[in-house]
Amino acid sequence: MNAGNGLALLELSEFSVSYGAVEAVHAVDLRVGEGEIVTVIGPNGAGKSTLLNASMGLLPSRGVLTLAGERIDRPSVEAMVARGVALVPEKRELFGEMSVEDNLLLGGFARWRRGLRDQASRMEEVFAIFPRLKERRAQMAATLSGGERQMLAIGRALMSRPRLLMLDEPSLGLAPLIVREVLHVVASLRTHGVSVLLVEQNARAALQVADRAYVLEMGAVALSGEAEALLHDRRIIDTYLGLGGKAQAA
Ligand SMILES: Nc1ncnc2c1ncn2[C@@H]1O[C@H](COP(=O)(O)OP(=O)(O)OP(=O)(O)O)[C@@H](O)[C@H]1O
Repeated sequence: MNAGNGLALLELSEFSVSYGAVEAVHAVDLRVGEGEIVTVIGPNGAGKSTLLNASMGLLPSRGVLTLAGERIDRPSVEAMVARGVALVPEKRELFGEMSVEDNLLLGGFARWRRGLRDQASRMEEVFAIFPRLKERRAQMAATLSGGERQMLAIGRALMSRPRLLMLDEPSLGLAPLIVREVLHVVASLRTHGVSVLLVEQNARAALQVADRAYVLEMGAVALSGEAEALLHDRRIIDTYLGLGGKAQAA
């Protein structure tokens, strides 16, 4: 397990996000180390998506965001993409009437504009990570299964060769076996030099693949630590992992 003691890739300090007068994320301190899989779990409305979207520069934030030691003032999507960060949003946002291959090519477009014209070889690397996508390369995205669509959404984000991948609820709407398959691949991304910040309501599945975890409740970090330790923490078991666990029903 990677304890994340190495170089911090992403570091949030006193990071807060508001919608008008309502503060949805409150003074969060969080770090993702090089090669780490870090998950943020918590109940509905805890602020997980808000935290992720603001970290990607999609929402204005307060506090300090540092990427590989560089402080980013007023994080913007352009600044984050340029520094190798990619986000897979909760809604996946694929182009249903386009093939798997064309969806992937669109994911590499930003790199292509920067003159990095190695799309074909990158696509082969993505196919090596998700062989199922290679089999279906000519199929329309709309006709893929839920799990395959999630793989395509992740594959598309990987086309830009990110060093940090942010994922918003990749398990949403997927059967348990498929969730395990998708998250297993997510965990393997560290061997491809990709660190992961994973937002999940499926606490058990997320804790099983992550190195470390943060529990977000009402916009603030209620608990954090090694994922393995949290899996055995009485508070986590009672609230998130028990049969009647609040977040487990989702
Ligand atoms: N565009 C918005 N305008 C105003 N309030 C918002 C907006 N988006 C989210 N919120 C509020 O911010 C809080 C955090 O929402 P967020 O979606 O980040 O939570 P979450 O932990 O991701 O929940 P879920 O797991 O249900 O997606 C909630 O109270 C939500 O109602």
